[in-house]
Amino acid sequence: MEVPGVKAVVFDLDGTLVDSAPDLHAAALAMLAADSLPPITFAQTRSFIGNGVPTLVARIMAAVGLPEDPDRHADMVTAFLRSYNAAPDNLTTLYPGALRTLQQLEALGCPMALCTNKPEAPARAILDSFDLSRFLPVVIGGDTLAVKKPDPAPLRAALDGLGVESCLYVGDSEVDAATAQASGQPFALYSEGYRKSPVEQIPHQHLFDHFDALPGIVETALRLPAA
Ligand SMILES: O=C(O)COP(=O)(O)O
Ligand SMILES: [Mg+2]
Repeated sequence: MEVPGVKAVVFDLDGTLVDSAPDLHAAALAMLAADSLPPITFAQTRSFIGNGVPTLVARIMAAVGLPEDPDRHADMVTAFLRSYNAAPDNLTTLYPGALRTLQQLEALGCPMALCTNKPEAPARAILDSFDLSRFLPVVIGGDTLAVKKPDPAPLRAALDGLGVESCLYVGDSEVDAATAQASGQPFALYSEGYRKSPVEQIPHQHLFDHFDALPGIVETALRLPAA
C-alpha cells in the first residue's frame, strides 16, 4: 500500500472496538454492594466511562453521594479492579464488523496499535479473549504511563512502539478527539460508542457509524499528506 500520509492506525478500546460498558457496570455494582452502597444505573455507568478507572470510580462515588476521600477512593478502585479484572470479557462484545476491519487492515499491511484509558492488564485480557492481540502488537493502557489521554503522551508512545510518526486515531469520545488534537494526528470518530456530545461538537476528520466504512477511510487517510 502507498503510504505517503499517516503510517498506521491506532484504536481506542472501550466504546470503539468493544462494548464493554456491561462488564464495567457489573464491577461498579459489585463494588457498591460490597460497601452496602446504593446501585447506580447502567446509563450512569456508561456516561462515566472515558477517563480511566480512577475517574470512573470517583464519578460513581459522587453519584451515590460520597464526599471526596482519597483513602476511600483508593480502596474502592482496588475493589472495582478486583471484580473487573476477574471477568473483563464476561458481558463485553465486539462491535459489528470490528474483527473484519482489523483483518482487512492487516491484509493491507497497515500497522496497528491500541491506546486506551483502560488499565493495560484487562485491556490485554479483552484483546486475548476476542483473539485481537495478533493485530495489535503495541498496547498502551491507562496505567502504562504516568499520564492518561487526553495527554498526548500515550498516543505518542503507541506511535513510538510501532516505529512510525503519524497515525489515524480511531475512537469514540471527546477524550479521544482531544488526544488526537493534542498529538497533531487526524481523528476518526465512531459515533456508536460512549460519546456525551453530538458528533458536530466533537472535532474529527472522519466519521463512521459502522466498521465496514473504516477500511475506506483508512485508505484515504494513508494517502493524505502527513499531519
Ligand atoms: O477506561 C475508560 O474509562 C475508557 O477506556 P477507552 O480509553 O478505551 O475508551
Ligand atoms: Mg472509548
